[in-house]
Amino acid sequence: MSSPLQLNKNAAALLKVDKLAMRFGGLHAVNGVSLCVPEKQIVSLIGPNGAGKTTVFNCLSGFYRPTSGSITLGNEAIEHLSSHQIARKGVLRTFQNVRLFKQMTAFENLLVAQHSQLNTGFLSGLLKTADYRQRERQAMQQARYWLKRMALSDVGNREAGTLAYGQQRRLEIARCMLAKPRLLLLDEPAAGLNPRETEDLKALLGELRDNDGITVLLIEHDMKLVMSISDHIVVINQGMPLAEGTADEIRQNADVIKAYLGES
Ligand SMILES: Nc1ncnc2c1ncn2[C@@H]1O[C@H](COP(=O)(O)OP(=O)(O)OP(=O)(O)O)[C@@H](O)[C@H]1O
Repeated sequence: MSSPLQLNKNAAALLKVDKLAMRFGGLHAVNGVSLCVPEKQIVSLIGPNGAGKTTVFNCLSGFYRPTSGSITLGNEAIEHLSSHQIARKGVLRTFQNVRLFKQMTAFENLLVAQHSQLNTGFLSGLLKTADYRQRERQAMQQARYWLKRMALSDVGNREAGTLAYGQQRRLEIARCMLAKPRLLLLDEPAAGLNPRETEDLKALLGELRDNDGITVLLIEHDMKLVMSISDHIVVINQGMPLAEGTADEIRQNADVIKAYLGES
């Protein structure tokens, strides 16, 4: 299939990606991918190895400037913005390989995540003004709250690098949550998790959507997780759109089955 998929014009989209393309020299890593992420939903982006999923994320989060196409957050075009500017607009991401401050405790990682909110100026920090102390208290409260929500209270004082992999993944998501995301981009959050940890992750994602109203775009190879948690699934292959629909539609799609079988 070569033509880009049509956007669902009826959905109240938080994120709209239209005909996105990213070329590296002669390689079309992404070529005409369109997708739409409605508010408070979980949309999954799947595809065989090398399909272009992470490249799409790198474009969405400003790590790459797309060769062409548009990315709209709310009503605002963001495809030309830097990664810092996009993060400030509330698009937060995790990476395939966990990126934490491994020598710091879990709690300290969550304090560092609030650094920009704490940063009230050199002098107020030095003099520990009432305002600074109040912000510091709030930051500690928030860190404790998210440790609890992520079932990490017991390991809050342990160095992040010594935590079980599933705990590190949850800590990374907590760090994003502290920045009050409008959109969470999760790149293979179940990679390296055991079945029990994957079940916990599934429950957590459902909770973030249903109780916290968080909007998620998920890249994931664990099909059981994708099929059970996604409101909508977009499939790409060799940089191009292949299919989109509900889990049932994707499960039965002949093009998708062929693309995945071709991989094994
Ligand atoms: N910075 C880069 N320079 C050159 N080629 C790149 C670059 N980043 C990605 N590619 C190529 O683009 C294609 C898509 O890669 P990408 O990592 O986006 O795929 P993916 O779907 O995320 O794969 P996986 O599921 O294996 O993580 C691959 O052929 C990859 O080698």
